[in-house]
Amino acid sequence: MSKIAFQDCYIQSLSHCYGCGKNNPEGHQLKSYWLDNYEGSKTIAHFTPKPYHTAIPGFVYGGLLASLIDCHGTGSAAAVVHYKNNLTIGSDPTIRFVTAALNINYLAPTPIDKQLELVGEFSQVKDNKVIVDITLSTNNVICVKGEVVAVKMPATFK
Ligand SMILES: CCCCCCCC(=O)SCCNC(=O)CCNC(=O)[C@H](O)C(C)(C)COP(=O)(O)OP(=O)(O)OC[C@H]1O[C@@H](n2cnc3c(N)ncnc32)[C@H](O)[C@@H]1OP(=O)(O)O
Repeated sequence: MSKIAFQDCYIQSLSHCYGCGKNNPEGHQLKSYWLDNYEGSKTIAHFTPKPYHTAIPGFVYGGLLASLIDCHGTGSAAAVVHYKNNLTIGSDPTIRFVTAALNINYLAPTPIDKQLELVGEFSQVKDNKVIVDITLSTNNVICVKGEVVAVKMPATFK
Protein backbone atom coordinates (compact mmCIF):
# COMPACT_ATOMS: atom_id res chain seq x y z
CA MET A 1 0.00 0.00 0.00
CA SER A 2 1.13 3.53 -0.69
CA LYS A 3 1.46 5.56 2.48
CA ILE A 4 -0.84 8.43 1.61
CA ALA A 5 -4.45 7.72 0.74
CA PHE A 6 -5.69 9.09 -2.59
CA GLN A 7 -8.32 11.14 -0.79
CA ASP A 8 -5.75 12.68 1.53
CA CYS A 9 -4.05 14.21 -1.52
CA TYR A 10 -7.20 16.14 -2.46
CA ILE A 11 -6.89 19.88 -2.05
CA GLN A 12 -8.51 21.30 1.10
CA SER A 13 -11.50 22.76 -0.75
CA LEU A 14 -12.34 19.30 -2.16
CA SER A 15 -11.85 17.41 1.10
CA HIS A 16 -15.33 17.72 2.60
CA CYS A 17 -17.00 14.69 1.02
CA TYR A 18 -19.21 12.81 3.49
CA GLY A 19 -17.80 9.51 2.27
CA CYS A 20 -14.10 10.28 2.04
CA GLY A 21 -13.22 13.86 2.89
CA LYS A 22 -10.51 14.27 5.49
CA ASN A 23 -12.08 17.61 6.47
CA ASN A 24 -15.46 16.09 7.31
CA PRO A 25 -15.36 14.92 10.93
CA GLU A 26 -18.93 13.55 10.67
CA GLY A 27 -18.15 11.55 7.53
CA HIS A 28 -16.76 8.08 6.85
CA GLN A 29 -13.28 9.33 5.87
CA LEU A 30 -12.69 6.34 3.60
CA LYS A 31 -9.05 5.92 2.56
CA SER A 32 -8.15 4.28 -0.75
CA TYR A 33 -4.72 3.07 -1.85
CA TRP A 34 -3.09 1.05 -4.60
CA LEU A 35 -3.19 -2.64 -3.75
CA ASP A 36 0.33 -3.93 -3.11
CA ASN A 37 2.02 -4.97 -6.39
CA TYR A 38 -0.93 -3.67 -8.44
CA GLU A 39 -0.10 0.02 -8.77
CA GLY A 40 -2.08 1.40 -11.70
CA SER A 41 -4.52 -1.52 -11.87
CA LYS A 42 -6.11 -2.42 -8.51
CA THR A 43 -7.09 -0.37 -5.49
CA ILE A 44 -7.97 -1.23 -1.92
CA ALA A 45 -9.74 0.34 1.05
CA HIS A 46 -10.85 -0.88 4.46
CA PHE A 47 -13.68 0.25 6.68
CA THR A 48 -14.93 -0.97 10.03
CA PRO A 49 -18.65 -0.31 10.52
CA LYS A 50 -19.94 1.16 13.75
CA PRO A 51 -22.89 -0.41 15.60
CA TYR A 52 -25.15 2.42 14.41
CA HIS A 53 -24.54 1.45 10.76
CA THR A 54 -27.14 -1.28 11.30
CA ALA A 55 -29.79 -2.39 8.82
CA ILE A 56 -31.06 -5.48 10.60
CA PRO A 57 -29.29 -6.23 13.90
CA GLY A 58 -25.98 -7.86 13.09
CA PHE A 59 -25.84 -6.60 9.50
CA VAL A 60 -24.70 -3.43 7.75
CA TYR A 61 -27.08 -0.90 6.19
CA GLY A 62 -26.92 -1.13 2.39
CA GLY A 63 -26.78 2.61 1.88
CA LEU A 64 -23.52 2.77 3.78
CA LEU A 65 -22.09 0.01 1.61
CA ALA A 66 -23.13 1.88 -1.53
CA SER A 67 -21.52 5.03 -0.18
CA LEU A 68 -18.21 3.25 0.47
CA ILE A 69 -18.22 1.78 -3.04
CA ASP A 70 -19.04 5.20 -4.45
CA CYS A 71 -16.09 6.92 -2.79
CA HIS A 72 -13.65 4.08 -3.43
CA GLY A 73 -14.69 4.33 -7.08
CA THR A 74 -14.25 8.08 -7.51
CA GLY A 75 -10.96 8.04 -5.59
CA SER A 76 -9.69 5.14 -7.70
CA ALA A 77 -10.72 6.96 -10.86
CA ALA A 78 -8.73 10.05 -9.91
CA ALA A 79 -5.74 7.88 -9.02
CA VAL A 80 -5.67 5.89 -12.26
CA VAL A 81 -6.00 8.94 -14.51
CA HIS A 82 -3.08 10.58 -12.71
CA TYR A 83 -1.09 7.34 -12.94
CA LYS A 84 -1.81 6.93 -16.66
CA ASN A 85 -0.68 10.51 -17.34
CA ASN A 86 2.40 10.30 -15.11
CA LEU A 87 0.98 12.88 -12.72
CA THR A 88 0.99 13.05 -8.95
CA ILE A 89 -2.51 12.92 -7.52
CA GLY A 90 -2.04 16.11 -5.49
CA SER A 91 -0.68 18.06 -8.46
CA ASP A 92 -2.16 21.22 -9.93
CA PRO A 93 -4.50 21.56 -11.80
CA THR A 94 -6.81 19.42 -9.73
CA ILE A 95 -8.33 16.49 -11.60
CA ARG A 96 -11.15 14.93 -9.65
CA PHE A 97 -14.00 12.60 -10.51
CA VAL A 98 -17.66 12.60 -9.49
CA THR A 99 -20.20 9.81 -9.66
CA ALA A 100 -22.26 9.73 -12.85
CA ALA A 101 -23.75 6.28 -12.21
CA LEU A 102 -23.64 3.73 -9.43
CA ASN A 103 -24.85 0.14 -9.77
CA ILE A 104 -24.89 -1.95 -6.61
CA ASN A 105 -25.66 -5.65 -6.19
CA TYR A 106 -26.04 -7.03 -2.69
CA LEU A 107 -25.00 -10.68 -2.86
CA ALA A 108 -24.90 -11.64 0.80
CA PRO A 109 -25.66 -10.01 4.16
CA THR A 110 -22.69 -7.99 5.40
CA PRO A 111 -21.81 -8.67 9.05
CA ILE A 112 -21.45 -5.51 11.11
CA ASP A 113 -18.73 -6.77 13.44
CA LYS A 114 -16.06 -7.34 10.78
CA GLN A 115 -13.67 -5.15 8.86
CA LEU A 116 -14.83 -4.58 5.28
CA GLU A 117 -12.40 -4.76 2.37
CA LEU A 118 -13.06 -2.98 -0.92
CA VAL A 119 -11.05 -3.87 -4.02
CA GLY A 120 -11.40 -1.89 -7.23
CA GLU A 121 -10.43 -2.80 -10.80
CA PHE A 122 -10.85 -0.73 -13.94
CA SER A 123 -12.97 -1.82 -16.86
CA GLN A 124 -12.51 1.47 -18.72
CA VAL A 125 -10.02 4.30 -18.28
CA LYS A 126 -10.33 7.50 -20.27
CA ASP A 127 -9.18 10.95 -19.21
CA ASN A 128 -12.79 12.13 -18.81
CA LYS A 129 -14.46 8.89 -17.67
CA VAL A 130 -13.45 5.81 -15.68
CA ILE A 131 -15.49 2.73 -14.92
CA VAL A 132 -14.48 0.95 -11.72
CA ASP A 133 -15.70 -2.52 -10.69
CA ILE A 134 -15.59 -2.95 -6.95
CA THR A 135 -16.03 -5.90 -4.63
CA LEU A 136 -16.76 -5.48 -0.94
CA SER A 137 -15.80 -8.51 1.16
CA THR A 138 -15.56 -9.69 4.72
CA ASN A 139 -13.42 -12.71 5.55
CA ASN A 140 -12.91 -13.32 1.82
CA VAL A 141 -16.66 -13.59 1.20
CA ILE A 142 -17.93 -11.10 -1.39
CA CYS A 143 -21.03 -9.44 0.04
CA VAL A 144 -21.51 -6.62 -2.46
CA LYS A 145 -20.43 -5.83 -6.00
CA GLY A 146 -20.62 -2.35 -7.45
CA GLU A 147 -19.89 -0.54 -10.67
CA VAL A 148 -19.02 3.15 -10.50
CA VAL A 149 -19.09 5.31 -13.61
CA ALA A 150 -16.90 8.23 -12.61
CA VAL A 151 -16.78 11.34 -14.79
CA LYS A 152 -14.25 14.15 -14.56
CA MET A 153 -15.57 16.80 -12.19
CA PRO A 154 -16.99 19.66 -14.22
CA ALA A 155 -16.18 23.30 -13.48
CA THR A 156 -19.76 23.77 -12.21
CA PHE A 157 -18.71 22.00 -8.98
CA LYS A 158 -16.13 24.64 -8.13
C1 LIG B 1 -13.74 15.65 -5.48
C2 LIG B 1 -13.93 14.71 -4.34
C3 LIG B 1 -15.36 14.39 -4.12
C4 LIG B 1 -15.59 12.91 -4.15
C5 LIG B 1 -16.90 12.59 -4.83
C6 LIG B 1 -17.60 11.43 -4.18
C7 LIG B 1 -18.67 10.90 -5.07
C8 LIG B 1 -19.86 11.81 -5.10
O1 LIG B 1 -20.71 11.77 -4.26
S1 LIG B 1 -19.97 12.95 -6.37
C9 LIG B 1 -21.61 13.66 -6.13
C10 LIG B 1 -22.68 12.90 -6.88
N1 LIG B 1 -22.55 13.10 -8.30
C11 LIG B 1 -23.01 14.23 -8.90
O2 LIG B 1 -23.55 15.12 -8.27
C12 LIG B 1 -22.82 14.33 -10.39
C13 LIG B 1 -23.94 15.16 -11.05
N2 LIG B 1 -23.86 15.02 -12.50
C14 LIG B 1 -23.07 15.83 -13.24
O3 LIG B 1 -22.43 16.77 -12.76
C15 LIG B 1 -22.95 15.50 -14.70
O4 LIG B 1 -24.12 14.85 -15.14
C16 LIG B 1 -21.72 14.59 -14.99
C17 LIG B 1 -20.43 15.33 -14.61
C18 LIG B 1 -21.77 13.27 -14.22
C19 LIG B 1 -21.68 14.23 -16.47
O5 LIG B 1 -21.69 15.46 -17.16
P1 LIG B 1 -21.88 15.44 -18.73
O6 LIG B 1 -21.69 16.83 -19.18
O7 LIG B 1 -23.13 14.71 -19.06
O8 LIG B 1 -20.66 14.57 -19.15
P2 LIG B 1 -20.21 14.32 -20.62
O9 LIG B 1 -18.93 15.08 -20.82
O10 LIG B 1 -21.35 14.55 -21.57
O11 LIG B 1 -19.93 12.78 -20.61
C20 LIG B 1 -18.69 12.26 -20.26
C21 LIG B 1 -18.80 10.75 -20.37
O12 LIG B 1 -19.57 10.26 -19.26
C22 LIG B 1 -20.68 9.52 -19.71
N3 LIG B 1 -21.80 9.78 -18.81
C23 LIG B 1 -22.27 10.98 -18.42
N4 LIG B 1 -23.29 10.81 -17.54
C24 LIG B 1 -23.45 9.47 -17.40
C25 LIG B 1 -24.33 8.68 -16.62
N5 LIG B 1 -25.27 9.23 -15.82
N6 LIG B 1 -24.23 7.34 -16.70
C26 LIG B 1 -23.28 6.78 -17.49
N7 LIG B 1 -22.40 7.49 -18.24
C27 LIG B 1 -22.49 8.82 -18.19
C28 LIG B 1 -20.95 10.04 -21.12
O13 LIG B 1 -21.64 9.07 -21.88
C29 LIG B 1 -19.54 10.27 -21.62
O14 LIG B 1 -18.97 9.03 -21.95
P3 LIG B 1 -17.99 8.90 -23.22
O15 LIG B 1 -16.84 9.87 -22.99
O16 LIG B 1 -17.55 7.47 -23.20
O17 LIG B 1 -18.80 9.27 -24.43
